[in-house]
Amino acid sequence: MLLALSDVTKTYPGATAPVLRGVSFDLDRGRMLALMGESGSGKSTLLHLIGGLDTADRGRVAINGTDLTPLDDAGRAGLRRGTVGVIFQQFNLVPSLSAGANIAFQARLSGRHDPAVDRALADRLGLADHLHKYPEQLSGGQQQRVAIARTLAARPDLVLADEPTGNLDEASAETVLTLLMDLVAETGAGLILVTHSERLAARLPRRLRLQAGLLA
Ligand SMILES: Nc1ncnc2c1ncn2[C@@H]1O[C@H](COP(=O)(O)OP(=O)(O)OP(=O)(O)O)[C@@H](O)[C@H]1O
Repeated sequence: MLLALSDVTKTYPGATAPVLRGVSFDLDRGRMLALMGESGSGKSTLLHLIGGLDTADRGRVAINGTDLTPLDDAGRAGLRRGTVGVIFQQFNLVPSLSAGANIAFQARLSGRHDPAVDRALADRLGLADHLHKYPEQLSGGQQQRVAIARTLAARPDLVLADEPTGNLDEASAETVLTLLMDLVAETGAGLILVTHSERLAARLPRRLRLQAGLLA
């Protein structure tokens, strides 16, 4: 099993009520799901726990059979580097690096850099003519395609995408989601896509909805 969550509970320090009250679900390799829920329902919190950026108070978050919960920061970072890739709504590109260097960045960090993989991704994402440009010289859709290439170039087992098309117009959002889903499917990774859009969520084979700290 690529990802297994059981009874995951999270209360932020100082908060009166838990954000997550016992969330359980599994995701196999090569499977995709949309994670939905109202603003503040805990979607980003859940992605942070899965990505090892924060820890659950109770329950189990296992990636490829390894429970993240008892690991220290360094242990979680090590596991994340090799297995989980995150794509954010704000793209989070490094402004001082060209598009090409941004694409190579994470793969280099995880010791998996392969220029042939970068080139193939740049071609598929329509970025081949833009690799010398800096993020500020790219459109929003192009920046998000660089962010997708950067994540996939590191060949993660699991891709977490937090509103990856939230900053794009409707047509660009459709195009970018199609490319993301096609490329993830080709690598055989799993995908969790957080979205507020019913229309985009309907394109994924499975949908989960967070409500009052539980999956509805
Ligand atoms: N670091 C934090 N410290 C304290 N409270 C937090 C923290 N991060 C999130 N929260 C609170 O936890 C709740 C869930 O936030 P979260 O960002 O997970 O929701 P979300 O479903 O992703 O929302 P949105 O759709 O608006 O992005 C909110 O009430 C938020 O204020």
